[in-house]
Amino acid sequence: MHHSASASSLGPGGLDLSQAFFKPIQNTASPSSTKRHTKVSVIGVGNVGMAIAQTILTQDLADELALIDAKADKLRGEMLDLQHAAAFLPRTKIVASVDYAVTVGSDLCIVTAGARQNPGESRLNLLQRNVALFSHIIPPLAKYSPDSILLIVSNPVDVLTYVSWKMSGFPSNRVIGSGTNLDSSRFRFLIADHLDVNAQDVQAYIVGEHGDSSVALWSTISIGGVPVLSFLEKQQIAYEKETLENIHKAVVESAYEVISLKGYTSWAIGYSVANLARSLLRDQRKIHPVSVLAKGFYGIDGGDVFLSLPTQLGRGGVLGVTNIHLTDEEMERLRESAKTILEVQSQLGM
Ligand SMILES: NC(=O)C1=CN([C@@H]2O[C@H](COP(=O)(O)OP(=O)(O)OC[C@H]3O[C@@H](n4cnc5c(N)ncnc54)[C@H](O)[C@@H]3O)[C@@H](O)[C@H]2O)C=CC1
Ligand SMILES: CC(=O)C(=O)O
Repeated sequence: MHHSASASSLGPGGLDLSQAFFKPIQNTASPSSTKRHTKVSVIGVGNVGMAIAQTILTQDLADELALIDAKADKLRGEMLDLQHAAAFLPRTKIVASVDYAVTVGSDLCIVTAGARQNPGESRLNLLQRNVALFSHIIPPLAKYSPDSILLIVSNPVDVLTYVSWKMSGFPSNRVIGSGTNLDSSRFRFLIADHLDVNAQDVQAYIVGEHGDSSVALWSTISIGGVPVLSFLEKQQIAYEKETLENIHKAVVESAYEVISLKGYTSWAIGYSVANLARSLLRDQRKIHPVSVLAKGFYGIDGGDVFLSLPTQLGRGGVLGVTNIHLTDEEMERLRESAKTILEVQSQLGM
């Protein structure tokens, strides 16, 4: 059963009233020849899926938004609640169904369905539960939208991005995990807060696993174009390595803290994923730390592993991976992070 509301079906006896209100202008070009129709599907309408959906709507990123969940009532409720905001939002057709046919022809499929962490639980612990769900989610998405980009958000996101790549049969440039785009925002927030500057002026990357083994690239931090560590060194301003480690520790602890306080995280991941959706759908060619097939980059060669690297995103998905100069310690930590993910992945036998 598909749910959607259409004004044209509201006339007496199902009469199409649109013709009565508007006299069509003849000989105009068909809409398809003037503007591309952009369709986004969001799988899972829990805290995360809905934060993403509402950010995509407010930022006018899609012409059509399809929602999928296993719980039919919750799904219809969420669809209606969003549709009722139509008078305050850019025009977007919103549809919802438990049947994947509703996602047909999507440009971007965002997967947020699945179990989330209990307070204190690690992301990696969710693996078995969520892999089982993905076998019901990824094949139908690939079937109905064979040319789409898959953007995975459910945890553990790096391993589930690998699983989605395998299950979909898509080329790796069209399978992306939201990865450390969120961790990097938390990192930039903490640095900006520490120095009382705007987080948008802070460039700084967290790479590797979206989780406990993530890696802070201290050498990449710059503020308004000034590379911070080399600036401090040139000015002979002393800084404690421990201060840096504590900021990274705070990034890793961020999700645990929010989950222990409110039960889940939602707003920051909503903005993070909408930010990725914009770069992909609008061909922004922006660089984001996201989870991609990392084999062959930065000396990672132990197997097919997805983890976050600074990646250029555009309409074709992954356009390339930035070649940042890493210190020996950063390289070593990144390879350790890859090893952590591969060890978990090896339990899957796929
Ligand atoms: N990558 C990241 O940075 C982040 C990832 N997450 C992850 O996102 C996921 C979702 O988190 P929440 O939205 O808070 O959880 P939630 O429990 O609020 O929502 C999960 C939704 O998935 C649906 N679902 C379950 N099985 C399904 C299936 N087979 N098909 C379709 N829908 C199904 C449920 O009905 C529910 O509506 C979790 O795995 C969480 O760890 C959360 C925050 C950030
Ligand atoms: C839950 C999660 O992965 C996050 O907020 O980082």
